[in-house]
Amino acid sequence: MYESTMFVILLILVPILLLVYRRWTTSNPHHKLPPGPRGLPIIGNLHMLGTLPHRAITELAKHYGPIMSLSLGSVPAIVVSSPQAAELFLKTHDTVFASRPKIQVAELYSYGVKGIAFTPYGPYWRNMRKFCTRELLTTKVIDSFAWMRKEELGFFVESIREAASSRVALDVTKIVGELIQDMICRMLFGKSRDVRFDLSGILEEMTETGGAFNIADYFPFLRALDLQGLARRARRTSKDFDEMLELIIDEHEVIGNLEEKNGKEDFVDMLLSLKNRTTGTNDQLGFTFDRANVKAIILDMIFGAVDTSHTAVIWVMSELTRHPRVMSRVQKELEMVVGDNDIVEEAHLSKLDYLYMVVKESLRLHPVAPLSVPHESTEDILVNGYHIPKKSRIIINNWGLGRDSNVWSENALEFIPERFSGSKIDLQGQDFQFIPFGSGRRGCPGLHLGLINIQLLVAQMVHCFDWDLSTGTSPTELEMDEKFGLTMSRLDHLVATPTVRVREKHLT
Ligand code: HEM
Repeated sequence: MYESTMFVILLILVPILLLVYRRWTTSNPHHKLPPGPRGLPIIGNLHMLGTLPHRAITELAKHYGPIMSLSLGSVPAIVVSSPQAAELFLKTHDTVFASRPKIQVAELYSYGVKGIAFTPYGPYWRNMRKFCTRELLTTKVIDSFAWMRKEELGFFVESIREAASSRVALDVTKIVGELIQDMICRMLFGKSRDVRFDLSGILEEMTETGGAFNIADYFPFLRALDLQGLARRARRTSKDFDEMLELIIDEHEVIGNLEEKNGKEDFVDMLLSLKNRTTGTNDQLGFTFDRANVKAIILDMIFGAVDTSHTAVIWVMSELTRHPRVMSRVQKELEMVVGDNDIVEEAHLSKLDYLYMVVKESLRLHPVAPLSVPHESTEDILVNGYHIPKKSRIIINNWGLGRDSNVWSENALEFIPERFSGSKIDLQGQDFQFIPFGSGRRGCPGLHLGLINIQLLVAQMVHCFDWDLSTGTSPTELEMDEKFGLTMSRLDHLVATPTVRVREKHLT
């Protein structure tokens, strides 16, 4: 009884206090918030976002400008939608905007934010990130797994060849997802598929609960109630994931003591060799690297790598299927660089200039993270004359940036890879009109691996095979509807029938 009375009082009080605060901040000339649409009591602008928030937000930004404020429940949010504004938030004032908001489900999955992706800005995050970028995700380490990716790709091509010989339509979304998961698991654990665990099921549940709209993240005072049961589901899935990791780590500890791995260490081996080593010699706050850190980093790597690379490959394949002219140019380039009868090697990738333009064009129109990963401001700050309050959620509108006709010209919505020909615009985070991997302190540390995954898989798939849509569907009729979530994937799976292009003996 007492609890429900308190709940009603809170429900009335919180919006009133928020309203008073907002009035005060907007009436004080030193506290002028960026413009934004008027919201409803309690929910603010949440009702305006719909099922495809990136599209709704981009429409609103056209009206309210490149720095727009929204109220998402009780959370103040700032949407950034122009290259100039993105530079202000991600470069000029990067330190103030480099934190992450509290996200209930992410906290549950990441061992209480012990990894990097959802950890607030500070010495702990800096140490962990430095450790990941210097010890795990370096070009040297990633390239040392090229032999493994080649092997997995060989199995993949072989299985497609079998389907091609009987003209069977393939669920491209499904088989590419399995391949990427196998590649990442081999890099992390030394094994592609382990029948003892349902890793696909675990990742699916993590993506679903992590990508769901969670009331608790917008009305933190409702957290404990777990109205949608998302926290309960996340706890269960987190337990399954933890049991799997515990077993894998135990096995690595035993095997690690028994035999030398001959330079074929996986990420768990590398992480275990660092366990109990105190890091942070340059920072005042060092910490002991323990088992929970190992598990939290593994989670970041799986979560950061699998769904992102998968989603990106499927968008590129969809665009190529829809644009036979572009597909044919990519295949011609592959014939010239790789030869008409060979497997694509990672060494070929730097010579495939047109393929790189295709990948960029696809990421421009279909950024894997259309609203990036939210940042949070750590102090009150004035940006471009606007007051940005401490603890605002910063939303970088990657989707809107990629489709802005002021930046990309009138044909911004068309798929034309040639727009990157002779252009200096790259995706490394220096060109703020195009930041599919983010930029600045929080920019993606897995960019090198992500790009290899996308380029290698697409190159191999279109070099060895032609891909036809089911009978009766012309390329231009392929649906390109989106599904919003942690990553923005196609709504429908891509289904296509492969036909062999290169001679069989070279495919095995
Ligand atoms: C197509 C591939 C990928 C894309 C498009 C992508 C994109 C992104 C984006 C947009 C962010 C957020 C940047 C920000 O907050 O400003 C991010 C962060 C991150 N990514 Fe990636 N990513 C990809 C692949 C990978 C891979 C392969 C890994 C690891 C093996 C990875 C690990 C991470 C981590 C750990 C973070 C969090 C960084 C932090 O908070 O400090 N990503 N990624």
